Amino acid sequence: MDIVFIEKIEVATVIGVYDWEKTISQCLTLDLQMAWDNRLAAENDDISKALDYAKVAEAVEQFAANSRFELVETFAERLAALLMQQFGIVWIKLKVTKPGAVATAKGVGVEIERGCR
Ligand SMILES: Nc1nc2c(c(=O)[nH]1)N=C([C@H](O)[C@@H](O)CO)CN2
Repeated sequence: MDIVFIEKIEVATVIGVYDWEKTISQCLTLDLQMAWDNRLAAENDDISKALDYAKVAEAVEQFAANSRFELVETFAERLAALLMQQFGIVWIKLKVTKPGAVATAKGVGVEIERGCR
């Protein structure tokens, strides 16, 4: 299977376990790898056969804007499930980074892999 990827997309969302985090919007950085057979799209030079990364990015931004979770784990799990269902993705690897959450680290977060390649 081939991969369609989106690197370091920055989204705003309400996320965090502490009370002060529930009243503000914070930035998350996401890296996505999605399995897709690119041959049909390439053969016909046809976007309708491709996994349109612009449409995926739009869905990611919309999901983040409308979600409110405590854990990055929950954010990752729900987003992965949504994208797999909405776009017919059979395998996804998703890294969610919360920059600045730990003062001494550049970023912290989770990486999950769901489905089969
Ligand atoms: N495994 C996790 N640990 C922590 C999370 C999380 O989402 N997953 N969240 C926090 C706080 O919200 C923190 O990011 C605030 O700075 C702490 N640990």
